[in-house]
Amino acid sequence: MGQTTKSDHDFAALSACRDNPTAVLVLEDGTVFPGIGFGAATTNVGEVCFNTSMTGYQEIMTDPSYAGQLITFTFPHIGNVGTNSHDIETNTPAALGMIVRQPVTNPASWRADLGLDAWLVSHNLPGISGIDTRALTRHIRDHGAPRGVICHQPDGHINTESLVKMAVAWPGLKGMDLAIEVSQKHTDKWSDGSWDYSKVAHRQTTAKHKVVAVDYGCKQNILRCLTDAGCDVTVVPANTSAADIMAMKPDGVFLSNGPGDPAATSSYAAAEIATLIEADMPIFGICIGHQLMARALGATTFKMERGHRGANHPVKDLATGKIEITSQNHGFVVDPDSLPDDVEISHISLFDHSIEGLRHKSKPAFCVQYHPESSPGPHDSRYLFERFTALMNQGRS
Ligand SMILES: NC(=O)CC[C@H](N)C(=O)O
Repeated sequence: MGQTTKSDHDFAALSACRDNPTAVLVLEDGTVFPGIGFGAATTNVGEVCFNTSMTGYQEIMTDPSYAGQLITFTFPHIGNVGTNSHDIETNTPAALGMIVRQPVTNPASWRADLGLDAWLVSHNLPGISGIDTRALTRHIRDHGAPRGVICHQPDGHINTESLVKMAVAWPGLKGMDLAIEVSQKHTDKWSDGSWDYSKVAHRQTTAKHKVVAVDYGCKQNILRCLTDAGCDVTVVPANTSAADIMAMKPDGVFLSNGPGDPAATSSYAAAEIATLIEADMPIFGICIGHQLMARALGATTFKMERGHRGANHPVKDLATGKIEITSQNHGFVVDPDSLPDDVEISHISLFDHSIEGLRHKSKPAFCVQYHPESSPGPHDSRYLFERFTALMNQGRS
């Protein structure tokens, strides 16, 4: 008899779960994935997407842009380093649940405060393991991101038919304004720089630029990067008017990332952004901030057949010819055929040649579809924060 290895135990657990699942993932087309439940014993419905990052599951789960979504992790070992209070992008996760291959083990990291299982319980979020995430990812790649349900029921009493009905009844992300839901409701100062682990404290910088950050669902690491770049940051709600922003006399305005359909959010945001651009305000937008800036300038956006979610997406800077490896999370994109003459494409995706960055030809405004603040990385695109401060310096000269 050979020795029993950990993976033998995993396979035993996986085949047991096929007979007695304690959780299921159900898709709108009736596909059922039985698995092992972890996290909170609850049921959530949303869009099932996948992320190919090998690290950063806590940052991904707390990125507000995942509101309305159940996230499949294609990397098989998720949860190994547990969770902590530093690697978060917002205090309350907006994602609705996680789908993973291997059962989550106890954390092995000096930085862990809590295991992933307990952390999900503390946020009332369900998880399902034992899923063939390759098959699920191929399904999403071939058919688009479906509506689905994770149901974690420890006693195993699961009615898949009613779960399929629940998935079908969910309206889907198209047309949904979720930014207004995750945005902070009050104006607040932000003053933390990025983490300095030699001191386990935030880095200190002297602020030179007064920046108003419009919160459509902002990741905290963007605010830390702006602070590191010498910005004195005030965060305002998604529906703040251009007049109120200009009354604060900022040197520049930052348009944050955020969840949902940019077409829905632009119903109130686009006119305000257009006013700021017209007033020659230096502007930097990321992700939904990029999509909203494009819409403010007259372009349109549409839902992609395959969203971009991962930490290894190659992007080309068309001005320099340099390639950046980027972190991404978006399901909508700016339509290149809709761009007005005064806007040029600055960056493109080398995966599908979609628009990854735009620049106004005569106004101090630029934006990127990807995430230059990306945490845990890669850090190739951090130069964009300096590009923003340079733009604000020019405004002063
Ligand atoms: N990260 C983001 O800001 C995402 C933008 C938008 N919700 C999309 O999916 O395309």
